Amino acid sequence: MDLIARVQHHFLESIKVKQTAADELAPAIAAAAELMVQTLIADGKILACGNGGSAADAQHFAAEMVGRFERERPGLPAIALTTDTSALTAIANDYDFDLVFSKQVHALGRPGDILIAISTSGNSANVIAAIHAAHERQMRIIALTGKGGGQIADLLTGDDVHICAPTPRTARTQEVHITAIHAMCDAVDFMLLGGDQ
Ligand SMILES: O=C(CO)[C@@H](O)[C@H](O)[C@H](O)[C@H](O)COP(=O)(O)O
Ligand SMILES: [Zn+2]
Repeated sequence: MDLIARVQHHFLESIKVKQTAADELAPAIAAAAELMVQTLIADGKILACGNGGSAADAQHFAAEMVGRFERERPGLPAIALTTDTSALTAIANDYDFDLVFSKQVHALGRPGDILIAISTSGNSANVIAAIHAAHERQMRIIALTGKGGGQIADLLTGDDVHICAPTPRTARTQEVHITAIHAMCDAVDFMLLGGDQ
């Protein structure tokens, strides 16, 4: 495959995976947005975490909630647990890297809040610990995973929402995740603000 064909292959593969995701994941994504609105109306907030590209997704999501997505509206309460380098380094240095998110969930999470847990493998120990902490805090989980959901799939309860990208490939999973995140932001605005925009 030459370089041009290689590039084109990425787009074509992404389109195929996203088509399957549109067919399979729309109900879970809509359910996640409904859960968010329910939480926000009850004065709850949304925490988000993940590693690497998924840390970027957690921050991207929080920015769209606190700032705005595509429409003007008051900011909505969401916090990415990946951004406070003092907390992250202190927890990793003094305790364990596996606890960088869970300690923040214990400190910031309240019953009825949501944790968005993002892991393409479904197996990152710090994301798994955050899910345990959130359940202990009586929070609901929206899990964004891939590869069948890994260990995270087995931790979720019937009150949680699982959005599992239908692909074994990390890059394609991340591409489904960011589309799901944008679709959730759009659905939240649609439910809060109404209209067809
Ligand atoms: O973006 C990528 C790969 O596309 C990487 O930075 C990736 O996010 C990192 O390897 C993560 O540590 C993977 O963790 P996870 O998604 O399996 O939980
Ligand atoms: Zn990536």
